[in-house]
Amino acid sequence: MLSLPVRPSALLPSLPRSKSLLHRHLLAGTRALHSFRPHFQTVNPSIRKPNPSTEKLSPSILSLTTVACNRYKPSQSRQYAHTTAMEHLQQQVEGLNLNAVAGFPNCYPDVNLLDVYRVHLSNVLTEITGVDKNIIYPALSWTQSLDKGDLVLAAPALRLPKGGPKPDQIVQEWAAKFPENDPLFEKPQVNSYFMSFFFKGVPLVKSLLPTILQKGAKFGTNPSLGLKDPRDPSKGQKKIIVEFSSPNIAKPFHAGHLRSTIIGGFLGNLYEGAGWDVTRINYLGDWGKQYGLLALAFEKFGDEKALEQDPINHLFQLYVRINTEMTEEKEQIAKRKEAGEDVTAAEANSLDEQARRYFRKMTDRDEKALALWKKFRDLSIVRYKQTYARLNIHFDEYSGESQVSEADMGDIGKQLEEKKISKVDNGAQLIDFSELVPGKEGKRLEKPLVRKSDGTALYLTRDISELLARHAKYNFDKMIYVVASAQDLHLKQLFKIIELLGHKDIADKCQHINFGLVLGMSTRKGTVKFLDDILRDVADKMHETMRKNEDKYNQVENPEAVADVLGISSVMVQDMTGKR
Ligand SMILES: NC(=[NH2+])NCCC[C@H](N)C(=O)O
Repeated sequence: MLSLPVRPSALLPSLPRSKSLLHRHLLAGTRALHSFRPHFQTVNPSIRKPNPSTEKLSPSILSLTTVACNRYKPSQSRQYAHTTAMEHLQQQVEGLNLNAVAGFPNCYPDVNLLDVYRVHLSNVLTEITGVDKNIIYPALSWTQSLDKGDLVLAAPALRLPKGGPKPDQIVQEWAAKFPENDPLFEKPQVNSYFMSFFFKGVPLVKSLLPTILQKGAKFGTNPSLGLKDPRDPSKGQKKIIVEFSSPNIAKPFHAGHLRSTIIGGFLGNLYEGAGWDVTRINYLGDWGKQYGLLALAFEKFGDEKALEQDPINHLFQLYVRINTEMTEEKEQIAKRKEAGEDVTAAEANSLDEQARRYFRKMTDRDEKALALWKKFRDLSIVRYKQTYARLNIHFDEYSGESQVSEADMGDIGKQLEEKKISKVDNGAQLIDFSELVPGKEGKRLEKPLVRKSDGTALYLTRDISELLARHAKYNFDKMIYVVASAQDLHLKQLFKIIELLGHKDIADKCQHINFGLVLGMSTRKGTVKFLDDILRDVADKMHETMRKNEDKYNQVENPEAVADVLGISSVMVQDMTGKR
């Protein structure tokens, strides 16, 4: 994976504006560092296990933070302009052993202070052990938990000559030889053949804080990781598309969309921090017969004003209402049919049939039909944008199923036929993977339709076209789809079809980042939750919790706003704490 820290700012919805805010953020940041090991190895034993109930940090960290904040003035920050992380450390700490800094693989001392720590330690250990530092450096690993130290070395990883002392014995000898007054490390602790190293707190904090202050939001980023050719920056950055969130207009924004939003937002930041050129795409569900049905509903019982004011909820209400009517109508027709009545006229005029006709007008680019649909889409996007902004998330492109060109899909349909990837079955075009891909995999990929017998394209057809169009437009080096695991099969089919069409190179650049759904977010009976409702609920819950401590509560200037920010942050943090 990428060796770069996650920006604590990714978690904090706003950047510090005042000194005291900055102060608080640094404290929060220090605490947040604990969750981002191994990238940030935090140090002072007193802050190893933060205690959220007392919210106390060690006095030394507090005073250092205060000193740093007091010193922080824009004019002074310029003085750091070209200081690298390594130079900060050199300024603060005497006696570092930083020979051969550049020689190690995956070592970025300019931006990652902790890589300087590893270099120093490798050099010290080379002198003690006589082992080549190029063997030691990669053998120094992060620990599973902070009680095991900040870095750990397993003696057998050093490929010691056979016949010498046993590894558990030799680490004892090495530990004894470790300098008493090393500037960065405490004396190592030994357990079997492991040596655990603990950072000394003060030098780290002393050089970390100026680095953070100098870099601001850029702290923790490593632009060189995203270069096409690290030796030749003029070749430019690697390009990545992250497609995420992708809700469906007029349908609920459910937990799956929320997780996709959080994970996708995070991945976008991560790649940006690693120097990639990131394009964030929201691929809306905004096409299909159901949007014909929605338009009918609006014509029947829609309300312009309500639509302008709250498009997402209004469209959803219309959608629910028309669906109920449609279901009732279907039942009635079925009953009449059973009773032997002629229902031909009723069927031809049913809501279902009207919706199909309306959608047909849309695919035929009928202006009036498209204008209404476009209004729904545009108003919904305005609202989505407001809500995403609260989560500190933005998109570079609002694409969607509707944006896929019918002509392109027709083209691809032909190619599939010519290349004998698809076949016609009862007038429909389908892909029988069991005939194309050998073994179990072929069976597992099933037999998806790419064209219905009435000539309409499907979700999968649109995805095939969209993927190729995105490649033509962006020529990406990588594309990530952040979609719930319920769509594992769909994305496997998609990537396989792209490969069968002769684009294995493109298929190999695509990755499905899937996730399971976490339940447990309360849904009030009978009401569906939109993202806004979820965020309001968590803010209410936070407010309730804050109120429990009256003393503290009275000190908070704007409790509603604080509860809102805390609520949003908690939703994000809770999603990020577990492994995906
Ligand atoms: N390219 C894709 N198919 N992305 C996922 C879209 C998710 C879809 N709108 C849904 O809510 O289920």
